[in-house]
Amino acid sequence: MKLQVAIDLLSTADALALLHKVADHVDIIELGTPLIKQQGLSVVTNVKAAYPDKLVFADMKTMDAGELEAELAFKAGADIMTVLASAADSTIAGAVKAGKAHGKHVVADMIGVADKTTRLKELKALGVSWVELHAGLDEQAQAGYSIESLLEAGRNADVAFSVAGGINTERIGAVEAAGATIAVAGAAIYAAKDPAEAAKTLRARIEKHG
Ligand SMILES: O=C(CO)[C@H](O)[C@H](O)COP(=O)(O)O
Repeated sequence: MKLQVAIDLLSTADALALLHKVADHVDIIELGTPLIKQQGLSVVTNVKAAYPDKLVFADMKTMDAGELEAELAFKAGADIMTVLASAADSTIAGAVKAGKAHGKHVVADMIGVADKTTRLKELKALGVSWVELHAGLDEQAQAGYSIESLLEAGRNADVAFSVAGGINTERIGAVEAAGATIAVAGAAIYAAKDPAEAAKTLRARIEKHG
């Protein structure tokens, strides 16, 4: 299983400072939606220039104009961009079309999708590279939040999937056991006292499980 760091900071300088500490321990660098909204797509270009050998993931959360927004992300240097799974099929198909044209990946973010089983089948047919089973920051803040419903959807999925939603050292083993190909960790790394140590520990948990 690969490790993806989600950077939900608000400046390119802070993102680069974090990456200086953690990049060696992660496979995929995600530039979060608030970061892209604050800095524009230049943050994608700057991070890709600094880390050309890493996969750079632009969390666009595109809801409309799929082909156009995917084009913008890929032209800025992204290797992977996200479209919302709840968008119209034509939006997702447009993003996938741009992904194919650029030889890059489009990921469908399942945030807020109630009927996960049905949508996962449809997304597979639409040709996304993988789906992200995701509980967003607001959902995580609700009392009684559990990652279990994401893992359950993953166990029953017939499509490659990543998981995002408060992954930390306690939860990452269960994410891997559910069959995820990528674990996405945001706050567990960027908000840690020692982000390098946090990323290293998450990586070690993955390697321990094989
Ligand atoms: O996309 C996001 C929020 O919409 C986050 O980047 C994602 O949830 C991962 O961060 P965390 O591990 O803190 O949940």
